[in-house]
Amino acid sequence: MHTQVLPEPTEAARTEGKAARMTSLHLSAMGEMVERFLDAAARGDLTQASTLLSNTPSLINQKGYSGWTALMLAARNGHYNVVEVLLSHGCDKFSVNSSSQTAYDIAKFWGHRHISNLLGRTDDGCRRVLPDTDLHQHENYFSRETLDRLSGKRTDKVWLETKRNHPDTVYLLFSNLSPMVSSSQVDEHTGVETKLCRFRYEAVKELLQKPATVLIFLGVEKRRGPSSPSSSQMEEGVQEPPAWFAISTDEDAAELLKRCREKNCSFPKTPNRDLLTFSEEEAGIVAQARSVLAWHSRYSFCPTCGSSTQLEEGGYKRSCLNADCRSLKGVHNTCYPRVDPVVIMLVIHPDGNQCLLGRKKIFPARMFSCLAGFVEPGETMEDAVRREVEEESGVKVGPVQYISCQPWPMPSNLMIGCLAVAISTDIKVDENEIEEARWFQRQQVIESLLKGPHPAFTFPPRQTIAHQLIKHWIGMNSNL
Ligand SMILES: NC(=O)C1=CN([C@@H]2O[C@H](COP(=O)(O)OP(=O)(O)OC[C@H]3O[C@@H](n4cnc5c(N)ncnc54)[C@H](O)[C@@H]3O)[C@@H](O)[C@H]2O)C=CC1
Ligand SMILES: [Mg+2]
Ligand SMILES: [Mg+2]
Ligand SMILES: [Mg+2]
Ligand SMILES: [Zn+2]
Repeated sequence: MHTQVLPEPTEAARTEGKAARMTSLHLSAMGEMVERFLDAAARGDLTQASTLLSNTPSLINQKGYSGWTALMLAARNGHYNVVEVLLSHGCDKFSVNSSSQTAYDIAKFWGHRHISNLLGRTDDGCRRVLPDTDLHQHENYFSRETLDRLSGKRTDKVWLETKRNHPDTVYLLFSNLSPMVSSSQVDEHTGVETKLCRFRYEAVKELLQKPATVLIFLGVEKRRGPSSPSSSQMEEGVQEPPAWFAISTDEDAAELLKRCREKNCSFPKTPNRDLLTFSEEEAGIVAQARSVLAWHSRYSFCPTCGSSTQLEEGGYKRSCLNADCRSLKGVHNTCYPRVDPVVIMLVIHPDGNQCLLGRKKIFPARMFSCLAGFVEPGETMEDAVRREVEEESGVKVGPVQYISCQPWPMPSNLMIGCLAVAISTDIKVDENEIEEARWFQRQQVIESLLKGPHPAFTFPPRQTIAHQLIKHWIGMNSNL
C-alpha cells in the first residue's frame, strides 16, 4: 500500500518547483495561474497571493501536486498571515490532499501551533460551552457524510416510492457485500483509484421486482452553502437533491457486470484491501451501505423467534412476521441495524517518549499497529481499553483519552480511537492474538512514518485509524 507522508520543507518546495518546471509548457493559462498562486502561498508571498486571488477568485480551493491547496502549503511552511487571508476569503479548510490530510493536520504535524489553533477554531459560542476542548473534528477514512440521511423520510412510503422512480436517483449495486466499481491506475503516487458505478432507475428496475433484492435508502446529496434547500422547499418537492439507494441482489455477478457501460468494472473480492481505494466522499457512502447490507445478510430471520421478517423503513428495520413475537411489543434493538463498538488505542510509555505497538500473525511482514478489541456488554470505553491492553500485552493502563472514531464496515465496527498512558511496562503477549508487542521510541516511529533508510517497522495504511492515532501522537509534544 502506498503511503504518502509530508515532505521536508525544502523537499516540498523543491518538488513543487520541479513539477512546475516539467509541466509548465503544457499548462493552460489557468493552470499556470494556479501554479503561481500555490507557489506564492508556499513562499508566504502575501501580496502576490492576494493580487492573484482578487483577479481570479476561483483560485482559492485549487489543488496542485498531490492535492495540496494554497492553504495547505501556507500551513506547511508556517505562513500565518497567508492562512488568515485565505480563510477570510472563504477558503475550504476541510479540503484534503491525496494523503487525506487537511491544512489543520499539516500545521499540527509540523508544529505550527498558532496556525493549527487558527484552523481548528470554531464558533466562540461552542468554546464557551465546551472550554478547554479541541473542537476540531478529526476526520478518518470511511467517516465523511456526503449524503444527508434524512432518517425522518424512511417511514414516508409515498416519498420513498417517488424517489425510487425518479430519473435523478442514483443506485449502487452490491453483490456479496461488494459494490460494483470501476478501477483505474491513476499514477504511481496515487495508485489505483476506485469509483462506484452509478445506475439510474431504468437500468435496475427489474432487479427491484425480485423478492431476494434488498433496497436501502442511503439519503439525498448534501448541497453546500446558501443554495441548499430548506426543509419547507423539501416538503414542496422544490429543487430536491438526488436520492441515493443501494441494492443488494443474488443475481449472478457476471450478469450484473454486463449492465455497466463503464470500463474495468468489477466486484472487489478482498474488502479489507479493496475498500480502501475510494475517494473520501465515496468511502463514507460505502461504509454506510455495506454495514446495513451486511446486517441484512446475517440477520435474515427474527433473532427472537426464528420466523421470517420483512424489510421496512427504507431498509433500516426488519420486523418479525409472527404476530405473537415479543420483538413486536415495544422497541427491540434486534429490529435495527447493529454497530459493534471496538476500542483501538495507542498506549504511551510513562516516560512519554515510547509507544506500544503489536502485530498479529496475519499482518504483512514488519507491520505493527495499535492494539484493539471489542467493547463488552456493560463496559465503559475506558475499561475496555484497560482490559484489552492488559489481555493482549500484559501492560497496565491508567488515564485514557478519546481522540476520534472511524466506522469500519468489515462488517459494522465503530473504531473508538484513544490515547492511553501505561502504568506498567513489562510486556507479556497473549499469543493467541498477538505475535509480538514492543515499545517503540518516538524517533523510530517518526522514521518509520517518513520511510527513512532503516525504518523499525511498517505503518498500517493511512486509511486506518491506527495510522492516524500514531501520527496524532508524534504530532503532539511528549508531555500528555
Ligand atoms: N481501522 C483500524 O485501524 C483497525 C481495525 N480493527 C478492527 O477491529 C476489530 C476488533 O479487533 P480485534 O483485535 O480483533 O478484537 P479483540 O481483541 O476483541 O479480539 C477478537 C476476538 O474477540 C471475539 N469477539 C468479541 N466480540 C466480537 C464481535 N462483536 N465480533 C467479532 N468478534 C468478537 C472473537 O472471538 C474475536 O476473534 C477487528 O475485527 C478489525 O477489523 C483492528 C485494528 C485496526
Ligand atoms: Mg485485539
Ligand atoms: Mg483482544
Ligand atoms: Mg476482545
Ligand atoms: Zn420474531
